[in-house]
Amino acid sequence: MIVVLVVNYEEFGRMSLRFKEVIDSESETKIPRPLDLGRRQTLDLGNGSEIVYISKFVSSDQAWTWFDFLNQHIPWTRPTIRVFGRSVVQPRDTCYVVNPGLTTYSYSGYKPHAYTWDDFPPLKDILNAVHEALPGSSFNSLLLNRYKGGNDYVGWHSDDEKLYALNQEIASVSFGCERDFLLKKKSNKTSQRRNDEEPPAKKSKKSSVADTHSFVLKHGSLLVMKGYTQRDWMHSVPKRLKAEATRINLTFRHVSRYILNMTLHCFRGGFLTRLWMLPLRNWDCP
Ligand SMILES: O=C(O)CCC(=O)C(=O)O
Ligand SMILES: [Fe+2]
Repeated sequence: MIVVLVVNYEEFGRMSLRFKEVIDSESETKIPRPLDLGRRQTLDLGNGSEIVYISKFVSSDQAWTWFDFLNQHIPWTRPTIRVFGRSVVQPRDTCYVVNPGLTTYSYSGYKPHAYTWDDFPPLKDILNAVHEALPGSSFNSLLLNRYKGGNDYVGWHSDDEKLYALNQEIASVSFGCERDFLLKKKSNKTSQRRNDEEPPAKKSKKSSVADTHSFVLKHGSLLVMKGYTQRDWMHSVPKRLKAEATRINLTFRHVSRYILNMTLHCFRGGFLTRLWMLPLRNWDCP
């Protein structure tokens, strides 16, 4: 039986948000551990963008087992990146995993080493659990982030690089210390580059309440950015000085087939190219 409730959802926000809470009581009994799809909240951002948040995606014990593995065995690096023409040390550790043969990911002048799923077998278990929780999804790459304390953060950005479809779904799994996850609607003039230079509060103008949302991402939770969230919204995990413990976050993504993306990269900018590529931009590959 599916029950739809509209609740005043204050836990996640500085402002009061209206959420639909969907409780699928059947899934609680039928789906085996580690999945717990009993509590799934959706936030409609409008214009085809949506956030889904599952606070207990995996049990706390399972989440700590994965946290310990990732903390110890991932070859974390803290690269130097280019932001607004300056070299800065990225304010968190990172690692990148992708299916062999797909377009290489790069951002802010940094091209991470591409590890494979076979390098870290427990990542396959997490990927399987995400696929089970999100029927129809087919993620083929993963960006890992480790925040070693409240000084580590990710600035305002959207994950709208050309190697992803415009309406790509991103699944974000969190382990360890709880941190705030903020969403802000893009203005027409908003820069779409990553901004790891400063905490968001210093750079951005005040947004209206309807144009900002905030979640507390719990240990073992899953947050999904759906539809046009990357095109129309930015997100960040700001500094929180009281958050002393380590947090690990995994964002599962879907890279579209490499030939299409290589072509897009080669001809980027040409009006005619954009025109004939238009129907292909949202082409989703298995
Ligand atoms: O740590 C998070 O929750 C978000 C990470 C993120 O947005 C990214 O790596 O693109
Ligand atoms: Fe992101």
